[in-house]
Amino acid sequence: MTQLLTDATIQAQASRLSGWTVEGSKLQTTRKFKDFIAAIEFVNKLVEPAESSGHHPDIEISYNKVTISLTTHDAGGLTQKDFDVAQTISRIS
Ligand SMILES: C[C@H](O)[C@H](O)[C@H]1CNC2=NC(N)=NC(=O)C2=N1
Repeated sequence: MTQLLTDATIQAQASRLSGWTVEGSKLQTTRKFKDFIAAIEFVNKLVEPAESSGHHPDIEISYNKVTISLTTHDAGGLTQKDFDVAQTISRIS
């Protein structure tokens, strides 16, 4: 199982990730698009990296806004996997 990160490591890694915040045991970001279709197109682009990394974001869609939460369910909190997937998602437009 992937190891939980310490609070200090979480803060250090979060400070290097633009647009993401730590909310309890989750890493979270919200992206806004021009409409629902654009939001869905973005969500579709998350499928391949999630599957290939074996790590899956929680996704909430509200019309043109997509909120992505990352946590490692198996470990019960934030691990390096969450930050790695967040970096990958940050590069997707
Ligand atoms: C067996 C499988 O790899 C695991 O259950 C994976 C699947 N995707 C996952 N995704 C997330 N976000 N957290 C997990 O703990 C997790 N576990």
